[in-house]
Amino acid sequence: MSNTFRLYIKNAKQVVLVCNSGERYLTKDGMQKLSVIENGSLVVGKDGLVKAVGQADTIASQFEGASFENVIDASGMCVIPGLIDGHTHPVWAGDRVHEFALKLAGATYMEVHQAGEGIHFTVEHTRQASEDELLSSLKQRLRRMLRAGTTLVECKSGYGLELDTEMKMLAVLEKAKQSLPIGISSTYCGAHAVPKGKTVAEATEDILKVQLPGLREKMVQGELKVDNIDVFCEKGVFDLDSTRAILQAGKDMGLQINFHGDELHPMNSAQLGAELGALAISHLEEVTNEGIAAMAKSKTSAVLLPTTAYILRLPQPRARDMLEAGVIVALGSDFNPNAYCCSMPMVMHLACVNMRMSMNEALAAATINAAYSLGKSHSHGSLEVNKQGDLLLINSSRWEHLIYQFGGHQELIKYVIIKGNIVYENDKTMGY
Ligand SMILES: N=CN[C@@H](CCC(=O)O)C(=O)O
Ligand SMILES: [Zn+2]
Repeated sequence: MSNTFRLYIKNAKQVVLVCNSGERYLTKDGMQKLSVIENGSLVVGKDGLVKAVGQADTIASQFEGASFENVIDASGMCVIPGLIDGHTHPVWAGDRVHEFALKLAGATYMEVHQAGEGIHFTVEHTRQASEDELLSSLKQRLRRMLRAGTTLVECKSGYGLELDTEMKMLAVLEKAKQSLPIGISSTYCGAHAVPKGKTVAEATEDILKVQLPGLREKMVQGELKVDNIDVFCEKGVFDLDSTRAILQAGKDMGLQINFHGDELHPMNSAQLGAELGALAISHLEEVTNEGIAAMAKSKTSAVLLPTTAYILRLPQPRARDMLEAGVIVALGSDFNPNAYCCSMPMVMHLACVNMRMSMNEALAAATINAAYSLGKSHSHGSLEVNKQGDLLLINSSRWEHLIYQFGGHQELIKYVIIKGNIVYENDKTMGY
């Protein structure tokens, strides 16, 4: 075996593994007691995988005589797994700052949507935008996420609502995968809204008969690699029956079910997701007790989005009830033109303050459980041997500062590392 490794991080004040026994997700007490090594070190191999993590002196003797392409002295700093953002809509043209003003003045999300604005506004601009324009703004947004510590992100289509634009958005995501180090889980979300001029039945038919077959073709040819299928299951958008038909068709194509449910009205989306074997349901502000029980039983994760409730002044998702029932709770930024937030540290802070999660629960939700929601917790979401070497160095003596210092991530995150490569180094030199 070669004695050369890609990265040696030594003498960190804390190394937060999150979990250390190959858990695929954490629930209940498991989210409260995270695995943390005080005075730890970690080694990543040339294949980008974690080779060892443990007490600093143990690792030092284990790797005596080995050579490393890069060594970081992490004295006084903390190491945590790269953050995983379980829900974003980052491919679009046409921001909605004007609409933010309307909502601040009292307009609701659905009033704006039903007036033909909201998602429809973004759809018009996204249809007109070229692939290059979309790729350029997407890359800026992904770089911003990366600087905020996100190393794997779920990214949706859904501002086309017809075959060509949906495929254009997914193609743009494919190009971003080739040119940026951040990990991307792609989601087809052609059922994000009912396009103007169509009924729900017509839109569903178009998805089932035109868009999904078109997508399948591109996947078979290797042009697109799509992981998940999504529907906005909501009163006035896609009802339960149309949602079921679309999700089932996606599942039949091999896509993981990961959809928007029970956001503004109780729709029994949670029960539907549990019945269909969904991997994840997002939002859930209006989930019922029956829905929570069904998700706990089916191991369908709840991707909670604190920015949505905050910006739209909605009731908070019932995180505590879900946690107590044993639901696998994950977090996402919901980055989109309505909720312009790229920062998982801020999302974790909001989850703690507004949804009453503890800091340990929030970190588990933004790492191992978010990885589970994307079907990637075998390779991502904790610092364990043979998992991908995705991690952050936090310039503080306890990792919790990343949540505590609201907005402080811009200074606290010293390095972002993916597969053992430094992909961002924070240079705080100001020259005065
Ligand atoms: N609720 C539906 N979809 C997005 C909002 C998308 C938009 O308004 O452009 C969400 O998750 O918050
Ligand atoms: Zn969304």
